[in-house]
Amino acid sequence: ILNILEYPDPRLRTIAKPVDEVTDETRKLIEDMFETMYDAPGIGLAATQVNVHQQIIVMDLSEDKSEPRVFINPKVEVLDGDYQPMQEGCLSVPGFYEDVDRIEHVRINAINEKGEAFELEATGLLAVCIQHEMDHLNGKLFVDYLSALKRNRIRKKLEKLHKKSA
Ligand SMILES: O=C(O)C[C@@H](Cc1ccccc1)[C@H](O)SCc1ccccc1
Ligand SMILES: [Zn+2]
Repeated sequence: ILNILEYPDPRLRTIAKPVDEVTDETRKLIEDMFETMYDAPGIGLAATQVNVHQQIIVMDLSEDKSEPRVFINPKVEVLDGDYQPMQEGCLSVPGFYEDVDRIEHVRINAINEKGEAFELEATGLLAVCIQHEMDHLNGKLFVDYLSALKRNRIRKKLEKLHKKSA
C-alpha cells in the first residue's frame, strides 16, 4: 500500500513526465497503485497522488474490481463542448465532496501496461474520472474549480487535521 499525498501538499502540484518505456518496474508500480486504490477505496488513482511523477493512471469503476484500466501517457480530446456537473471527491482531499463541471464526451488515447497504444471514447462517470485523473497528472485538484472561500475552508480544515496527526 502506497502513501497517498493529501492537499495542500505542494508535491501534488508537480507536473508528471511521460513514461519513456513500459518496464517491469512500471508494471510493479501499477500493481501497487491498484492495491492502494482498492484499499482506499477509490475508483481512480494518479501516480502523482502517490508521489511518483510519471504519467500513469489506474481506474476501476466496477463494483467487484472486475474492470481494471491502465492509462499511460494519456491524451484527452474533447468530442463535444457540453459540460455536466457531477459531485466529486478525491483521495487526496478526504471527506470533501463538491460539484464540478466536466466535459460530457471525451476520447482518450493512451498506452496500456503491455506498452500497446489504445483509444477509448467515454461519457458519464468514466469521462469525469478520466478528466479528474488527468488533472492530477497536471498538478491540478478538483478544489481548484471551487471558489477561493470554499478552497481555503477545505485547506484550513485539512491542515488542522494534519497538525493533530503530525
Ligand atoms: O483521484 C482520486 O482521488 C480518486 C477519485 C476519482 C474520482 C473523483 C471524482 C469522480 C469520479 C472519480 C475518487 O475519490 S474515488 C472515490 C469515489 C468513488 C465513487 C464515486 C466517486 C468517487
Ligand atoms: Zn483525486
